[in-house]
Amino acid sequence: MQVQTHKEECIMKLQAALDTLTLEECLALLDHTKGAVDIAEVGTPFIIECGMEPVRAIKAAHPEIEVLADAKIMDAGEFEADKCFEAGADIVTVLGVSYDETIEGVVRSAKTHGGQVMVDMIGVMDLAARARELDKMGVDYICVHTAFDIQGTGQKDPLEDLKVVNAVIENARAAVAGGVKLATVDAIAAEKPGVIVVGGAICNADDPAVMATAMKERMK
Ligand SMILES: O=C([C@H](O)CO)[C@H](O)[C@H](O)COP(=O)(O)O
Repeated sequence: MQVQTHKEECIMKLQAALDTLTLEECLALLDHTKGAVDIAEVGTPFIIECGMEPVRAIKAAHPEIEVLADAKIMDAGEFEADKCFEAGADIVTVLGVSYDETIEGVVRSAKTHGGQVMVDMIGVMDLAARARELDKMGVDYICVHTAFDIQGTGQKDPLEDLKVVNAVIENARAAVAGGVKLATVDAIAAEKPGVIVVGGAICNADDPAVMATAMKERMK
């Protein structure tokens, strides 16, 4: 039986990054985008404002959708990841710039709770070298991420970063985040990442459900 390598796997998931909406707006958006959004990200700004309550509420309202807690863990990896998984998160993020011990702790927590780990490569200088290291540590996704604060400055290109990481990983699947728009999603999807993260393009759209559905169509 021919086993698909991660690069051949064609299943791509749409992750809606919920950063600035209220919980009520998030729940309404997820009701209206049924079938399009595979992963609901409780974004870092949301967690800073509301803690794990959005994780609990979204998981309770939509058990069929994976919930990602974008905790961007930088230290106390096992302890902080435990809090996210105990609240119902299916996936937790840890920063690729953190110590290996922190990432190993998040991986231990994920194994304990039956969850998954997404490493956020925001700020990582040598993407290829760090991705090779992380790929051996049992993480599930390695996410290239153009930081919100540098989007539009031309300093980073999500597509180019995705190609760099996809070229060196064999175990984890690539993910991509940071300013993904309908105009750029086709080229990104052609690289077959496991997850495409879209925040503002969906949440700030005139009709988020229409945008999410359009994005998902481009990933099939
Ligand atoms: O993780 C994010 C950022 O660091 C703010 O917390 C965003 O969720 C991520 O960048 C996706 O949002 P968009 O860039 O608006 O698509």
